[in-house]
Amino acid sequence: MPDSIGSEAIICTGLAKTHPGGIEAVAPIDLRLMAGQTTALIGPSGCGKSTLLRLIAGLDQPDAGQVIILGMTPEKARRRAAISVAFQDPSLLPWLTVRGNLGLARRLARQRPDPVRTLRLIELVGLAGFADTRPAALSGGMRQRAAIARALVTQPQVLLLDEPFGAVDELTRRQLARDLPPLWQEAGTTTLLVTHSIAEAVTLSDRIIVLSSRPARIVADIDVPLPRPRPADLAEDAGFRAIAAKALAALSALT
Ligand SMILES: Nc1ncnc2c1ncn2[C@@H]1O[C@H](COP(=O)(O)OP(=O)(O)OP(=O)(O)O)[C@@H](O)[C@H]1O
Repeated sequence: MPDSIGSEAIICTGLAKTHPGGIEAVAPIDLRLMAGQTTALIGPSGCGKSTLLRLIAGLDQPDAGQVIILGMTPEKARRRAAISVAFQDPSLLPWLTVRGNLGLARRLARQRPDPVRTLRLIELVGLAGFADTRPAALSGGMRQRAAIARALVTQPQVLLLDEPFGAVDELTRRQLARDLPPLWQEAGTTTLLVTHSIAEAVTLSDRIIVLSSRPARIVADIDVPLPRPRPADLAEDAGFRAIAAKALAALSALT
């Protein structure tokens, strides 16, 4: 386990963003995420979840407030390959194969090639047999999974995922929900993910942050103290149901 466990990996202070046209997406938000934890962000469609994630990733600039990741600005953390992102649009390079895209991510992070890890990740996201396929020949869900593997291949300390399973079929979603968290735990990765699924949020995370309608504010902060590894039939568990009910109540209170 990395030394950073027990400390705060992501600190957002007074973070706010209004998009062009006066669209207030994120109201001032204060958020502190512990290293090694997985947090799910849920909220109504269009409430500002992606905007918040992009601000944390340093891909958008806030109008107010700041983000500190592992003691650095998001830009510096990205330059050091301490953060990886996998967003809804997988943005794989079309002229490279899946393996090539993962290899490039390592080169850009100034890391030596690691063919064994690369192939293990490609297999883990269910793309065994497609390592040498280019993105154009993959389905949307397969491209998303390739993007998840690419985000993990550099072994980032912080992983930001925006609806990573959005285009992925139900069975594969379940497999990913089973196989990815142990990987994050093993590496002590701090993961922040946006999802529309309460069940996915409870299954994957240690904490669920519920955001209000636009502009996003934190309306509930729910602990998910369910033991890991989490079984495939977790949804049958009374603890799971109680947490899911809390998240649903927080979302329902918004309407
Ligand atoms: N670059 C932009 N320029 C102008 N408006 C934007 C921009 N990006 C997002 N918005 C607007 O900001 C609001 C929040 O968008 P955002 O994508 O952050 O929401 P979201 O909660 O992730 O949505 P969804 O759940 O539907 O993916 C929306 O009204 C959206 O139209």
